[in-house]
Amino acid sequence: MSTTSLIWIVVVVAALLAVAIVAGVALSRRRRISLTETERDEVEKPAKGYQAGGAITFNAPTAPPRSAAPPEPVETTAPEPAAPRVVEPEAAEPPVAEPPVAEPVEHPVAERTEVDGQPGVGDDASVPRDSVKRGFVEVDLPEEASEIDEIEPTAGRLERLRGRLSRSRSTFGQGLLGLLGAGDLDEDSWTDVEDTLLMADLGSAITDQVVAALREQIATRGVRTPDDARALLRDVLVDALHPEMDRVVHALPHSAGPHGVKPAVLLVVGVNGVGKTTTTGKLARVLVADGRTVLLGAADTFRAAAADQLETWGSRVGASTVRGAEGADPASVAFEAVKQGVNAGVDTVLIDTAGRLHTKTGLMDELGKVKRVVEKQAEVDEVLLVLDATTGQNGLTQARVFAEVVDVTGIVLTKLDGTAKGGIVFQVQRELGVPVKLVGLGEGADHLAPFEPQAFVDALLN
Ligand SMILES: Nc1nc2c(ncn2[C@@H]2O[C@H](COP(=O)(O)OP(=O)(O)OP(=O)(O)O)[C@@H](O)[C@H]2O)c(=O)[nH]1
Repeated sequence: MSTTSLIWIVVVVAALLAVAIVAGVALSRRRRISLTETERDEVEKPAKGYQAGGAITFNAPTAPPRSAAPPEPVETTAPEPAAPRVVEPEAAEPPVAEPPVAEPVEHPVAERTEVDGQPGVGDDASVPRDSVKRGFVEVDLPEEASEIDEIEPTAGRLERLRGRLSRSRSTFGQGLLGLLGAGDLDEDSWTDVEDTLLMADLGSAITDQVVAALREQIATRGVRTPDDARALLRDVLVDALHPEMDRVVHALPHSAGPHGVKPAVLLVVGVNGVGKTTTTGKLARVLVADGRTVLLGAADTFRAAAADQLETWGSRVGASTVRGAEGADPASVAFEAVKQGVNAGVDTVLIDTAGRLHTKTGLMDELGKVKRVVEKQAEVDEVLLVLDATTGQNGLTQARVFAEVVDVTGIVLTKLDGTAKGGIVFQVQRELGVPVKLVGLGEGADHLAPFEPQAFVDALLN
């Protein structure tokens, strides 16, 4: 090749190179023109390091592409421990197109999807960007916030709660049926009948009365079959429970007079722990279930928790509660409750009182005052004495004291589900001459039943 040809080749190659360089520079300039001011700023801004937020997953080295199927549970798809720049606070400014980073949501610790070894910054820091997003976290709401309860119908409750008397049934009813159903009774058998009645807390007077009635009727009616024995025993026991007594709970409002309709007022009395507050709450439920409006008065001011307890019962059935400060005068709380009940036109005001009094004089003073003060505004229609059936003779002693202090109009016998001594029902009526109107058969909200002698005896014998 000649020298001239060589020179031409060099010149052409040099010219081509020059054209290529000029074209490359022009092209790169044109690309930059499409950038916005902000984008430019972004590009030109020096890297500031890691910032918590969506950008972290976007930049994660092992994050699957957006179109990929949702990852398996976090344990298996979590990214490798974060790259060093991830932990630099400002290295990864979120791209302009990304939505603003929301405040991290507070989730219960147990709900966190964190993986060991992952950075604990922000709630989503350890979760791959394409993980299925968590929805609302289910939490248990406090009881107060629950909706108003559905209340079991009151009719036929004693029959439905029959099983709750099972302990009384096995020792009392079944024992007696076994003895009487055996046919002709000798004196030893009659002694066993007596013992069974005494052990069931019928007391000696009622035991004597029942045994005498059984002896007499066996002689006149004759008992040949277990069914005869059952029928006889049923008649005698029902009779001993005085089915003629008035067991209506006087809880309906007084008819309109010159001052309009006045609510019925019920005082619930008894020593502490017998179940006064629980009974007041259960009674409110029964009334509300029967379509009545109820207002509760928390006059047990000795124990703040008692007022809280009553308020909870009230809120569960939609009844308001009037309460005072701890240690406030119970009479003033009772007065206020009745006043508000009258003003609001409710059907019934139920007042839970305190039984925490050491002397009879103190008890007399307090209950007397509560009653007097309430009577300035409305008649007291019922004084329900609550007695704990499991306390046996002790309950009877309490009953006597209360009966001296206030005119008890009805007895509520609680915790009959927890005793084999259902016979206390017989004794307490005899002692006070007032009927058992209601029985408590458990801690459940609907475990309060009207007392019906026939149904009670049937529950004991069947
Ligand atoms: N098994 C059973 N437990 C009951 C019954 N009635 C009430 N109780 C329980 O007896 C305990 C005492 O009940 P409360 O209603 O707090 O008694 P109280 O008389 O108001 O007591 P103080 O407020 O301390 O005066 C609670 O644990 C009740 O759940 C019942 O019929 N059966």
